Amino acid sequence: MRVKICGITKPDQGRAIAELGATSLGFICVPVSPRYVSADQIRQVVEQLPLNPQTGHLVDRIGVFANATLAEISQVVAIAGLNAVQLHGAETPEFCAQVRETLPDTEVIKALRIKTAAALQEAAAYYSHVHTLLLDAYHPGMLGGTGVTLDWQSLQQFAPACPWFLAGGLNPDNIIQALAQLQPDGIDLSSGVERSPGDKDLAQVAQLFHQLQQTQKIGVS
Ligand SMILES: O=C(O)c1ccccc1N[C@@H]1O[C@H](COP(=O)(O)O)[C@@H](O)[C@H]1O
Repeated sequence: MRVKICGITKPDQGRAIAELGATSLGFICVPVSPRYVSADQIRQVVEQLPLNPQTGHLVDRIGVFANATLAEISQVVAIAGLNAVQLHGAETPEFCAQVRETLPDTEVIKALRIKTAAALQEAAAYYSHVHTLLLDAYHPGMLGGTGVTLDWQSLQQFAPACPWFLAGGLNPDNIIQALAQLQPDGIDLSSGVERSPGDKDLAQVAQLFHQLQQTQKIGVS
């Protein structure tokens, strides 16, 4: 299972979180967010990342955008050294397809903010235009990083035709409960493992991986 820790702003924390076992680091490229980082700041984090000793590769570097233009996204991907983009605004399937065509080496992840169970119907329109979906909780005043959880039970029938991440209010204390109900391809945590926006709590990240190991031991995958 992929484990994405989002809202990285500091090179030493990015490196430590990769070493703890994260498969993906997320960088908020949304200027109104308190976790916003510029392309140059992301580059500085990426330059400090270790290669995975098993694969010889870096962890995934995911830029989170909301309603950015194709030109803005392309520029940040190139400067920052990203290999994935997460589109967290009102991007249409057609826009996602354009991003995929323009950036063929970049994973395109569409985030859907789920207000009601009916909002899940939206997902199907994206299947053939993105590599991956991500489900986040809806908040009327914030785009993301809200700490609000989804109603996991209502997602039990969600079986998209592409891989998906579960996001929204996940933390070391509730991750086992979430994974007992759902089998996403990845999980995504931000505010649940931080001291303040953009300042990650390495002890909580370590606790998350400890919990995930317990989950494997008790057979909840
Ligand atoms: O974190 C932000 O500030 C943010 C801003 C704009 C769009 C998305 C943002 N974060 C995303 O929110 C989810 C989950 O956050 P949390 O675990 O509930 O705090 C995650 O996908 C982030 O990429």
